[in-house]
Amino acid sequence: MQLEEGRVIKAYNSFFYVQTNTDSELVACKLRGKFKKTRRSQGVVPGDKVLIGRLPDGTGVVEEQLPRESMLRRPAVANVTQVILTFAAAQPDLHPLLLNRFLVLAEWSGLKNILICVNKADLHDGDIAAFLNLYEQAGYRVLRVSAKEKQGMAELKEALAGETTVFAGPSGVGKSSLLNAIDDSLSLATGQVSDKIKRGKHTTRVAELLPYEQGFIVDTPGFSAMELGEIPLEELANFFPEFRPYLGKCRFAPCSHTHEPDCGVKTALAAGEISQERYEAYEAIYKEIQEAQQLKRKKEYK
Ligand SMILES: Nc1nc2c(ncn2[C@@H]2O[C@H](COP(=O)(O)OP(=O)(O)OP(=O)(O)O)[C@@H](O)[C@H]2O)c(=O)[nH]1
Ligand SMILES: [Zn+2]
Repeated sequence: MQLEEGRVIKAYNSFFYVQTNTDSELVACKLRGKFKKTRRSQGVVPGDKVLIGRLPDGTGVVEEQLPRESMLRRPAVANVTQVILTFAAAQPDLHPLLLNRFLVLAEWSGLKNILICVNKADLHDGDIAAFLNLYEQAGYRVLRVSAKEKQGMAELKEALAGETTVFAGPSGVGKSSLLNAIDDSLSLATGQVSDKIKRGKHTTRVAELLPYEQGFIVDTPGFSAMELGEIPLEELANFFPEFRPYLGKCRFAPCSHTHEPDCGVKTALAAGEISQERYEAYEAIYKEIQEAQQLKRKKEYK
């Protein structure tokens, strides 16, 4: 049987809906038994690239799962290439530590592109410019947009093309409004999903990929701040990209870059090559992870 490559767009009632290059319609597929979800494997999830075979009735069978480039776990979605960390210039105010936590989670997830998008530019701007410059200096691309006034939308749309994107960020910053402003057809799908989530605790959250400009937008937030405690402490500094050039320059190895003498990161901080704000965020997140892990160990000991 000739196999065709496709992308799993959504999973529903034990069917996997696959988009192929040749069909305009999604192909409803069943799985071969070897792909079923077990304690050890996530099974096949939305975003997976697969090879399918066709049955005479027009449905399909997933025969092969292709290697994953990335994996977000809650909810499970494979091969996300980009996260747009969405915050508001005001209402709610930009919360620097929260932004840094999201940046660390995104770096840890191994996503190729990490962008910061500051929405509600119509409400505020002047005094956050200096703050955002710090993040641009750290290597992040920052988009300033307003869903309400449709400012900055061309740049945002251009960033989405060809990528598989999740929009992550705190509640109320305007993620749904931005999707509406990008394309009316996206608004419907997001609305449906948030209804589903609100309906009750028994509905599990499943992701769906919404096709957009040769790429996809994932309709769920991607990751939650709850996962921070799972990050290995000794890897944290790697998730601050502007620290990386200095990580081999500490006298002690391993070095936590908090209290050790002759630390490359602290030397760069003193020289102004690393910003005070970002270093303080590192210290705060370091402590947070340490405490979360101590708490977990205590629970396991009991
Ligand atoms: N002034 C202004 N208000 C906006 C803008 N974008 C969204 N809002 C408002 O901000 C509020 C929250 O917007 P949502 O799109 O629901 O935010 P969300 O991030 O999807 O929120 P959750 O569903 O809680 O995650 C709404 O009252 C919007 O009208 C904007 O660019 N400017
Ligand atoms: Zn160090």
